[in-house]
Amino acid sequence: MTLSLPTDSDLCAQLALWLPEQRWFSGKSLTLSAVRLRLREPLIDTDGFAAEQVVVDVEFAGGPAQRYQIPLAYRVHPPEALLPFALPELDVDPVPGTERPVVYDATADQEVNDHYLTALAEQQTLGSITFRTVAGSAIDTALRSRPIGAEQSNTSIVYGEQLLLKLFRRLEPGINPDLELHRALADSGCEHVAPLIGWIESELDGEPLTLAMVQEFVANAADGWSLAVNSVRDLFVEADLHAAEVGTDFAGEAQRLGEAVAHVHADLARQLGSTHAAVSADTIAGMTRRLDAAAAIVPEIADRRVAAQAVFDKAATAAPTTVQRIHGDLHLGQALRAPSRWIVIDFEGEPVKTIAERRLPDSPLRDIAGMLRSFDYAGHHSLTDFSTMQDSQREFRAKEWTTRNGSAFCDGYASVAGTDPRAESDLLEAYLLDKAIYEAVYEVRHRPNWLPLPVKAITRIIAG
Ligand SMILES: Nc1ncnc2c1ncn2[C@@H]1O[C@H](COP(=O)(O)OP(=O)(O)O)[C@@H](O)[C@H]1O
Ligand SMILES: O=P(O)(O)O[C@H]1O[C@H](CO)[C@@H](O[C@H]2O[C@H](CO)[C@@H](O)[C@H](O)[C@H]2O)[C@H](O)[C@H]1O
Repeated sequence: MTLSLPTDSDLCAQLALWLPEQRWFSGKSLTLSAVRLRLREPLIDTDGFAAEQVVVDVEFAGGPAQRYQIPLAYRVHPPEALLPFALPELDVDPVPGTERPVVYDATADQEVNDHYLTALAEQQTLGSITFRTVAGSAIDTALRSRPIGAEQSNTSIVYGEQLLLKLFRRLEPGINPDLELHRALADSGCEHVAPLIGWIESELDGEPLTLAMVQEFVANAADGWSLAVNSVRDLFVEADLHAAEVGTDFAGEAQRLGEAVAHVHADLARQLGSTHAAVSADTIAGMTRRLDAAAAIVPEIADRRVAAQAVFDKAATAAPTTVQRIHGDLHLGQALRAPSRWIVIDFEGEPVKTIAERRLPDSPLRDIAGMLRSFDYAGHHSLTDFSTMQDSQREFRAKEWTTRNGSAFCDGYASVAGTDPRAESDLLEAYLLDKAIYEAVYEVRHRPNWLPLPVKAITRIIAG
């Protein structure tokens, strides 16, 4: 049976209707004005079944365009389980003698996902798309695929609980930092990341385009956020015990996590270089820009703008510090506790920054501040009313838990790095404040009832 695949313009019209409904589409609050095809590469073309690797630029009224990867598959009678992934149909007649198939998100189709594995194992080149594996890694094409259930900014597929393929949805020109840093860490033999197996890349406008990354799947792992939250919950249940006395005390894990992060930083510095210099004017200017932008969105920040700027100005005169490639968006959800060690994942950096910005060297203190903020979140998020903190006993215990685990994390970091991040207190405070300001904007946009959490931190930091 010959399939009549949609024309480029029909496909763009279908995508314009479908994209705003997707979890990973970050243009939901903008008015979409056009979808333009940038890449449409056949992946599979058999009797009655086809798949394509598609990249589009999405344009918006009065805003910059965004680029997305959308693997698409085509079947005339797809199994019912695939129908929720279908694009809206257009009322177009098929070419005589052909059948018009249903178009759907190919990442939901096991046959397409199996095909990725074969293409990787054979290091295929399909038009402008190349499938690559790290020297020495063998791929078992018999592994069965399943999509990972989590709500994510990208789409991940697990193969036989052994491999994880992460398809990047939002694309930008240039190598994706997640791949770049995993490659550097693989070269250094770092034990605290999931080993890199391969990647899928293309080229557009003369620039590389990272489409996907394949890593070992860390089986039987728990993520740091869930472990930390369990520990806090148990502390709240045991009204008479201190954090150190509860069975799920997290401090040992926090210390080991600090050690793991220090190893990752040391390996990144060894592989990609580091410098020791005065705090750069660009760093402080970046913090100020973020503060000004946040003040326009969050009134609680506008009220504290002058005091916040003073924290950044103080950091500008801090002693020389180390600058190198870092994780860039570190929090407890980016750490997996594998049976034998902590594994740090998702080196893409902060989603609000461009890839060029995320690839700039920065202070390791940014990552440390990210994790310390996460301990603050874990300690306080379950208090029922953030704004009044009615339960002063719980508030006291949340603070105790946060301080205990933040200290343990820094102790662990210092034991490996040889320098204690707390010694650079002015700069660390500035990174903590910068992160809390970022979080306030994030919460306003995504979880408004969590806003008091970063706002309380901002208030605390500026009070000194
Ligand atoms: N190598 C891995 N092994 C096991 N699970 C993983 C691995 N990498 C990621 N995950 C799981 O997938 C989730 C999303 O991964 P992440 O890299 O943060 O994707 P995204 O950028 O889409 O948020 C993580 O929270 C974790 O549960
Ligand atoms: O999804 P990403 O990993 O890119 O991160 C974004 O979402 C995070 C929330 O899921 C957000 O993190 C904030 O909330 C966490 C608890 O849910 C907390 O552990 C973090 O410390 C806090 O920053 C993150 O900021 C945002 O970029």
